Amino acid sequence: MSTAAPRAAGPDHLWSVDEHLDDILATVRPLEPIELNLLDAQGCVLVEDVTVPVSLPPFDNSSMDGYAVRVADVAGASEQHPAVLDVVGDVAAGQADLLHVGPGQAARIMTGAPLPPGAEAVVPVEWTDGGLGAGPVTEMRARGLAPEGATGQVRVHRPAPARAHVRAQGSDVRAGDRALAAGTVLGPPQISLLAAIGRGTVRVRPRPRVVVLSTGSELVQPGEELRPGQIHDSNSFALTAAARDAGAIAYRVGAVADNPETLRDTIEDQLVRADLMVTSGGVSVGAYDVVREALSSVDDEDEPGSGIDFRRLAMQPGKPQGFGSIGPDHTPLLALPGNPVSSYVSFELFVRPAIRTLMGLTDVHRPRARARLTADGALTSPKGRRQFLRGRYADGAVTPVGGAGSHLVAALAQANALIVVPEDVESVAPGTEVEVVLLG
Ligand SMILES: Nc1nc2c(c(=O)[nH]1)N[C@H]1C(S)=C(S)[C@@H](COP(=O)(O)OP(=O)(O)OC[C@H]3O[C@@H](n4cnc5c(N)ncnc54)[C@H](O)[C@@H]3O)O[C@H]1N2
Ligand code: MOO
Repeated sequence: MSTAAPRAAGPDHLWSVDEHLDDILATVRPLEPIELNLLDAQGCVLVEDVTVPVSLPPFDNSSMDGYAVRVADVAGASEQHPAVLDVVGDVAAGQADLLHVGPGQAARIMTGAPLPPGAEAVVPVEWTDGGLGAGPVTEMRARGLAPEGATGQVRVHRPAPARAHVRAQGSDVRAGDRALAAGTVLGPPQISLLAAIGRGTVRVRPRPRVVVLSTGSELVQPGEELRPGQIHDSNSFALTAAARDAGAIAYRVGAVADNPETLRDTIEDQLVRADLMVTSGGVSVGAYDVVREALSSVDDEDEPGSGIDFRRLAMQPGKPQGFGSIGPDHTPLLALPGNPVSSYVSFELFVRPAIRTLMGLTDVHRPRARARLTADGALTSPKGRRQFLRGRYADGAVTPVGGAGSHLVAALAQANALIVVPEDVESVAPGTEVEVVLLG
C-alpha cells in the first residue's frame, strides 16, 4: 500500500459515503503478482498473456467409439448390403503405437484415440454389427469380457464421408494462439483451458490475506455459555465469511477484550499475515471504545506515514468508521462499527471494494439495480444521511425486511439487497422506484 493519503478534512467533517470510499480506493493498491499453482489461482486476475504452446487437440482423434475406416470401403454401405471389413486391432486413447488401416480393413477405435494412418473417417459402433455378425449393436463389448472384438470382421451399415467423427488437430486452439489475455479472471473454464494446454502454474495477483478481529469484553465465542451481559461474537464470523466471499483468504481472530494494549499487541502480531486488517467495534464515542483509543495514537514516530483516521459518515447504519494504515508495510486497516448490521453494511460498501482492488479486479462493487418499492407504508430516513435498509429483491421489486435498527441480524439474514435512500430524501412512498445494492 502507498503511504496513507493526507486527510485534509478536519475532525468535525461529516464524510459522505463516496468521499470515504474514494479515500480507501485512492490508497489501496493491487497486490504484486506471483506465480501460483492452477487451483490456487482460482478467482485471481491473470497478469500475463498466455500463449498456446501445442495445438489442441494435439492430434486428429476420434469423437466416437467405433471403427476407423477408409471412405471408399464403406461407400454405399447399408444394413442390407453392409461393408464387411477385417478388424486389424484396437486403438485406445493414449495409445502411441498405431496400426495401419489398409483397403478392406478397419481398426476398432475409442473416443479420444488417435486416428490411425490409412483411416479417413470413423463410423460409430451403432452403425455396425460390432463384429457379432447380427444386426446393429448399441455398444462395444468390454475388452476383458470379449477380447475377440479386436479381431475378426465387422459389418458397417452406413457410409461415412472423409473426416466423419474426426476431431482435427488444432480445431480447438492452435499453437501460438493467445489462450487467455492478461486481466482475465480465472474461473473453472479458464482453469480448464490452462490445464489443457499444459500450464501447471500461472502469474496472477494473489488473493489478499485479510485478518478480521472483533473487539468487545462482552463477546463470547459461539458454542460457549453466555453469562449475564454477554453476547456471542457474530461480527468476526460475518466479516470473515464476507471477506472469503469477496475473494480473500480470511483469518478470523477471536474477540479481543476492551484493552488498548492487548488490542495493539494483537494487531501487531497479526500484521505478518495481513494484506488488509478489518476490526469491528470500539469506534464510537464511548469510554470503552478500544479501537479508537488504541489506534488513534498509531500515527506515531515508529511508523511514519501510518495512521488511522476516525471519522463520522453521513450514512445509516455505519456512521462511525476508521481508515488508514498500520505497521512497517503500511497495511491498510478498516475499523468498522460494532453493531452487527453496521459492520456488515460497512463491509459491503467499503471493505469488499478494497479487497477486490487488492486483487486487481476492475469490477470492485456489488451490482446495483432499480426496483419498485413494495411496502405497507412509507419508509422514513434521517435527513442528511444515506440510508441502507435491508430488503428482499425479486422481479424488479424490493420489500424491506426488518426496520432500520442496526442490531437486527435476523432480518439481515432474510435480505438479499440493500435499499438506498439518498441523503436528501426523508420519506419514500410505496410504488416509488428506488436504487438497490444486490448482495448476491
Ligand atoms: N453517544 C453516541 N453513541 C453512539 C453513537 C454516537 O454517535 N454517539 N453512534 C452509535 C452508532 S451509529 C454505532 S454504529 C455504534 C458503534 O459503536 P462501536 O463501533 O463503538 O461498537 P461497540 O460499542 O463495540 O458495539 C456496538 C454494539 O454492537 C455489539 N457488538 C460489538 N461487536 C460485536 C460482535 N463482534 N458481534 C456481535 N455484536 C457485537 C455490541 O455489543 C453493541 O451492542 O455506536 C453507537 N453509539
Ligand atoms: O451507524 Mo450505526 O452504524 O447507525 O448503528
